Amino acid sequence: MPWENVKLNDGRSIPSVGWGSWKMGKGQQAVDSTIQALDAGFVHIDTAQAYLNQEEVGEALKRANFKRSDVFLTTKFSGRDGLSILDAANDSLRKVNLSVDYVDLYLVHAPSLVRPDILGGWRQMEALQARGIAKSIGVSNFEIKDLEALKGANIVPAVNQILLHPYVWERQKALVQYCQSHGIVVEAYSPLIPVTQQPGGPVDKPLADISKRTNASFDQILLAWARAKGAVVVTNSSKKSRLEGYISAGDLQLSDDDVAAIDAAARKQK
Ligand SMILES: NC(=O)C1=CN([C@@H]2O[C@H](COP(=O)(O)OP(=O)(O)OC[C@H]3O[C@@H](n4cnc5c(N)ncnc54)[C@H](O)[C@@H]3O)[C@@H](O)[C@H]2O)C=CC1
Ligand SMILES: O=CCc1c[nH]c2ccccc12
Repeated sequence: MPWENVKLNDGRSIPSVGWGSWKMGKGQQAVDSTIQALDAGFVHIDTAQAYLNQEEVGEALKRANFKRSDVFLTTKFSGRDGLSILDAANDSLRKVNLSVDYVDLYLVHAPSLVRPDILGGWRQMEALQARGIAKSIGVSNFEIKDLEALKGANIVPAVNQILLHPYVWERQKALVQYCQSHGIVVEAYSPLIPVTQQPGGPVDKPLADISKRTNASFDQILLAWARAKGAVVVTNSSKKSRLEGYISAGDLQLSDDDVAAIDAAARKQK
């Protein structure tokens, strides 16, 4: 089963695997990395004001000669340069400079950027959607209390992009369940932390067992784990072979027992 599209609460849909431009640097290197991700099969690109490479992402999309409607582009309001949400979104559009002037998804990068008036900030996001600048709008790093602050809004966020991997499942699962029960798609960022920043931990054992049985790499199993939790995943690499591995992880489906074994092992992490 390849990576499918997931329906959003506004009727649009989002590809369930995305490539993010965080830490991809600037200049030619960032353009080349983005083109490489597109060549590997990613059609969902995640960037942000804070990543300082929105121009490069736009340049790559132009060079790769993609039809605008065939790529799903997310960017985020990260509170840089003292710009309002509306000005920041327009600045992002100018930077990515695509032939059709919209982003597919615009996110508030973190609740701290719109506190204390979270609802007021969200109303600016609603205005962006009404103007067609963003087809869909959502949030990132919002906790349940932040989402509750949006109760009076006209539009429910389409997405909440959050940290999600096995070692944070216990602390994030109530948030994931809240989002899913309110029609908010969860996007998992940094899904590979168990191999990148916490290798040698207790989930390595079930990952090794599943890898032996399926021939999948640890990376692929972690992406499949996040998908099994109902999340869209956003990952990254500058290595083409890894990117191709992430795309082919769309064919890996974990059993309930596999997911339970990973969750049980993750609970042993100190
Ligand atoms: N909304 C937010 O606050 C955040 C959003 N993001 C988004 O998510 C995207 C992905 O985030 P990451 O933390 O980079 O995700 P990730 O957990 O997928 O890590 C990707 C990194 O892991 C490395 N890697 C993959 N397999 C490895 C292995 N077997 N051994 C060692 N290293 C390996 C890759 O080369 C790459 O550098 C970002 O580019 C950004 O778009 C990321 C962090 C925060
Ligand atoms: O998205 C990755 C981490 C990050 C970098 N800059 C900001 C600003 C606001 C929230 C998160 C981040």
